[in-house]
Amino acid sequence: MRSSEWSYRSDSFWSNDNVAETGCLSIIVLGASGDLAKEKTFPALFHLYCQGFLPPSEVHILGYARTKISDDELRNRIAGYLLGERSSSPSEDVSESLKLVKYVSGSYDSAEGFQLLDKEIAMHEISKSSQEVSSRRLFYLALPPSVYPPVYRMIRKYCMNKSDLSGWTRVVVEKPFGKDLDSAELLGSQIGELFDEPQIYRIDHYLGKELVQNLVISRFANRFFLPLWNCDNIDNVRIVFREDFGTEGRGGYFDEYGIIRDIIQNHLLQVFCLVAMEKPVSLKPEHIRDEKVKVLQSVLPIKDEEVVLGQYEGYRDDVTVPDHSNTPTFATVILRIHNERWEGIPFILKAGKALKKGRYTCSI
Ligand SMILES: NC(=O)C1=CN([C@@H]2O[C@H](COP(=O)(O)OP(=O)(O)OC[C@H]3O[C@@H](n4cnc5c(N)ncnc54)[C@H](OP(=O)(O)O)[C@@H]3O)[C@@H](O)[C@H]2O)C=CC1
Ligand SMILES: O=C1O[C@H](COP(=O)(O)O)[C@@H](O)[C@H](O)[C@H]1O
Repeated sequence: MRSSEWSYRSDSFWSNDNVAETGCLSIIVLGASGDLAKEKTFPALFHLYCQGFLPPSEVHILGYARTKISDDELRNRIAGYLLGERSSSPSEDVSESLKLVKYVSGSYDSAEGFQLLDKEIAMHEISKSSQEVSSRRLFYLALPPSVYPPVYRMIRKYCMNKSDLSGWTRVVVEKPFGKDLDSAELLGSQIGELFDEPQIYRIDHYLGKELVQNLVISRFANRFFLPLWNCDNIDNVRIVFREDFGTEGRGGYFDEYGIIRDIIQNHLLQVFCLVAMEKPVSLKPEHIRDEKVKVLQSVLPIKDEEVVLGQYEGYRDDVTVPDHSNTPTFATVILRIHNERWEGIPFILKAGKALKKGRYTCSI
């Protein structure tokens, strides 16, 4: 492929073949009481609302979790975050968007909770039936992967879209997909038995970050970089994630997984792949995936002496963390790739919580 075909064209790079759909859209955030929902999912929905992608005549948003709170309590939590000191969201937009939000409390494995959820969704679908009728249901799992299996089953059994209406049911799952190969394969087969592949969306939100998206463009559309990107010109690559805050009540999820599964195995490894992979045949997702897989297959076994683990002081003071936890909150690991381009070059991946400075960098 000629390099001119790689030049950045927002239309061809980002566009998809989706035809605009209309009718009732229900977005259900499971784990709505949690950190991801508050800090990422609801703010993302708010920005979509502000850009006109979530018209109130068609859309409603339901939060679901075990915590017993009212609609207003959930709305206040979200508003508190959206109107916090780091935000410049206009308060009228926030209060208008929050009118779309309701909350249902229930457990992740009880028929009762999911029947109630289904009833609530159906009620909104009926109330919006003056619009073109359809039932589009998007379930977003802002939950630890340990609760995915019962949730898949409950959605499948009680909450699928109504087949007499046009539309669909889709499920969005967050990283990490399991704790190890066995649990990842098990999760994959469990969801695969209940939903078809086009219904399943797996997310790593680092792939949506500007820096990460620009990496592909810089590497393959920039003729200056193309001949330099190899072990003759690069001495080492450092991919670093630092957070200046700790688990802050997320110990329930974090302690079971640790920093390697929470950050390195997914976010940093994705960046690693984009830096190290060969040029894909095209920018189609499957072509990029194929090149990432080849790089991962060329990584040499990690040496013990090239790994450092640590836990920040005070981690165990978090009430959601077990008193004797040995879970790492910091890790550095050196990856080495056995191929012509990268022979001998260390890729240093480092991630830590509760460090002095918060920042995310990729230095080459
Ligand atoms: N936080 C973030 O910025 C990001 C998180 N993620 C991923 O999202 C998922 C959730 O993360 P996050 O929101 O931070 O985690 P939280 O610990 O905040 O968990 C989310 C919610 O899940 C429920 N929950 C927590 N632990 C358990 C448990 N052991 N069993 C059953 N329910 C539980 C709680 O709701 P309740 O008790 O009310 O039911 C909680 O509010 C993880 O897979 C994480 O990797 C991905 C990207 C970013
Ligand atoms: O996936 C996760 O990411 C966040 C950090 O995301 P960022 O976009 O704010 O950099 C991290 O705090 C969390 O532990 C992890 O699960």
